[in-house]
Amino acid sequence: MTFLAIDVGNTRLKWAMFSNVSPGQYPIAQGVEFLENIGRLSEGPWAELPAPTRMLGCIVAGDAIRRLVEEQLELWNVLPQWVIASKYEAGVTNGYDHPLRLGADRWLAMIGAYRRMRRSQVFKPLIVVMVGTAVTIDALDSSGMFLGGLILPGHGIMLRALESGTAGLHVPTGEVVSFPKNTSDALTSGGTYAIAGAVRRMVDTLGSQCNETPLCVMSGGAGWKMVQNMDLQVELVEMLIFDGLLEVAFHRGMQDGEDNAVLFP
Ligand SMILES: Nc1ncnc2c1ncn2[C@@H]1O[C@H](COP(=O)(O)OP(=O)(O)OP(=O)(O)O)[C@@H](O)[C@H]1O
Ligand SMILES: CC(C)(CO)[C@@H](O)C(=O)NCCC(=O)O
Ligand SMILES: [K+]
Repeated sequence: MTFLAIDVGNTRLKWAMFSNVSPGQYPIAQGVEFLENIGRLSEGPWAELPAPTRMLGCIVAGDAIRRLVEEQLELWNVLPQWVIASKYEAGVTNGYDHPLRLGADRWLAMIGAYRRMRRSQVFKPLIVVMVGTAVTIDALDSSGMFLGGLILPGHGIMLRALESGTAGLHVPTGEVVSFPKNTSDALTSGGTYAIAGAVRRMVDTLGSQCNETPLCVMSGGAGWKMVQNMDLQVELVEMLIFDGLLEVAFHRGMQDGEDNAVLFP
């Protein structure tokens, strides 16, 4: 079989083709497009690909974008299936007040991170940080119960908000330093440490709640930048949402050709 995983974020679409749905494997092909360029996928990067037998996606970008992606998927005879957060899936239990309202990207990142930890025989509380257009910091206990999480503006949104809300701030990207002595460095460092501080706070809170130091994993487009500026141990994971999509596909039995289109609310 071939399995196509798609992650449609607020800024970019990421896709990866796999030769089966076994968790932990590397893709045979992958790519990224800004949402403006989605309309070119079927004639561009997807034109050369082997046809996927199954597809599973994660989308937070809204219905109009979803329809655009589904139009591009008409290139193949494959059923578009999108994961939505539910009460329970693949070992993770959703503690949100309204489980269906949790962002699918957060849900899949948690499933990917939790199962990854369990597969390496580790049983610890877990903080999952996604650094994209928005930043999310989600907490799970060692049994896979999602206890709750934070949503923050991403670095780009923070800087744009400051630029549009003040008269005197129009500055290029600076460096992250402890004592910024120019506006650019002050803004870049402020945004980075706002995120880093929120992560530390959540790690401490979960640690006291569970009486055990949590594991902290980070992913998302700007994760590699954030990870260099953390004052605690953080594991950078390349594609947590794809890990989550593989896990869900595996647990739904999507490798066995039959149609498991049912979503479990
Ligand atoms: N030094 C930095 N540290 C943290 N974040 C940064 C930094 N510089 C830029 N960013 C921001 O991080 C975000 C990452 O965007 P990117 O599109 O790579 O992530 P993404 O995971 O694809 O997002 P999404 O999934 O929401 O589309 C952007 O908002 C970008 O402005
Ligand atoms: C928080 C974002 C924007 C992060 O991408 C996304 O997960 C989302 O739109 N979530 C829905 C709201 C929620 O998770 O509570
Ligand atoms: K994202």
